[in-house]
Amino acid sequence: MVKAVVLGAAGGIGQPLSLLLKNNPLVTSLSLYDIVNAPGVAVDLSHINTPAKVEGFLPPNEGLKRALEGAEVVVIPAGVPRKPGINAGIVRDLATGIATTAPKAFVLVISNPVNSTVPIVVEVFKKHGVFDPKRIFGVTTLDVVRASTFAAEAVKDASLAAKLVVPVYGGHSGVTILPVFSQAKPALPASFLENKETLEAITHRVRYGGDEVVKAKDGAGSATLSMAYAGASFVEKVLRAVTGEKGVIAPTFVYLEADPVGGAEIKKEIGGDVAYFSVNVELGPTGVEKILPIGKVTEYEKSLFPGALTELETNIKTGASFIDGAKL
Ligand SMILES: NC(=O)c1ccc[n+]([C@@H]2O[C@H](COP(=O)([O-])OP(=O)(O)OC[C@H]3O[C@@H](n4cnc5c(N)ncnc54)[C@H](O)[C@@H]3O)[C@@H](O)[C@H]2O)c1
Ligand SMILES: O=C(O)C[C@H](O)C(=O)O
Repeated sequence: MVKAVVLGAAGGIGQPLSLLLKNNPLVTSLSLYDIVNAPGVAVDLSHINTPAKVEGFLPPNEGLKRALEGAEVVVIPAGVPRKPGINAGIVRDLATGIATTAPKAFVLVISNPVNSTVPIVVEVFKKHGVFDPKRIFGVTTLDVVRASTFAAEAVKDASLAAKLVVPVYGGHSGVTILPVFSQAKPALPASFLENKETLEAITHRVRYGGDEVVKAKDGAGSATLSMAYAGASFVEKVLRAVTGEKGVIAPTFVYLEADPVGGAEIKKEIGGDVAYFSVNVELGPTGVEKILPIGKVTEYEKSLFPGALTELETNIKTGASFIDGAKL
């Protein structure tokens, strides 16, 4: 029995993500909120014969508040692709709504730039005195999906596509994205892992996968369907944890100051003092139960970490300072 809410549900990501959530048997109630078209999307989805009861809300008549009442999982794909300034304000306002109406919900942030929008949500929650670092997540699943897909392609093994998992650490933009092919499961062949040229090319492709889609769509938006797939697979893990399953592991961009769950260990491993990092976490009914260590990486992979840390620090500061002193 879980109420899930999608904020920005009528958008390019919001619609297919809502469809996938309507199809998820763990969701019993699905609220869709957007500044446009949410009731239409909700009525359309409500004709699908799965258990979730779907409702759509627009801003008038306290629509955001009504959408969020009783929410346990809130996903935010609201915003405008590649407009960080606009998204900052949108995410701040939606986070304010969650902090006041559903402060205990798991909050999953898709809106870009994730490296800055997650700190915005955290600062809003802090201002409202309801911050729990274990329940706020940046959605970086698409990077793992891309790294796994591209690696299966590169080793020309189609049978690997559905089962290969390549961990990706760091953040969700450019050089902050750190794919670690040496930790792939099942392991990739040595001929792939020892070829620096191939590794550099594929690392670049994962880091700039978003550009590949934007270019192919010729100005008509960024990744939506692959993002909805990635987002729904992360939500599925959260739902399993919320409904009591133990030992669910997921990659996500989280607050590291949340010790004793393992943030300090990550800082030691990465050799930097960033407040957030994308890592694998173990989820439980109350949120992050444990941040898992990164573990062994190759010299090449290690050489990418310092650049990521510098950029991440700036991105995080930009997000947090957007809220500093702001009246909410
Ligand atoms: N985390 C990731 O891996 C990832 C991947 C792809 C895209 N994104 C980001 O996701 C966001 C959405 O992308 P999209 O392609 O779906 O964009 P889109 O423009 O198609 O849809 C965004 C939706 O948000 C709605 N919206 C705008 N302001 C709102 C508000 N104040 N409250 C509620 N809804 C509001 C719009 O009406 C629209 O329906 C962008 O910021 C994009 O960069 C993130
Ligand atoms: O690149 C974008 O603008 C969208 C997203 O972050 C992506 O990785 O595809």
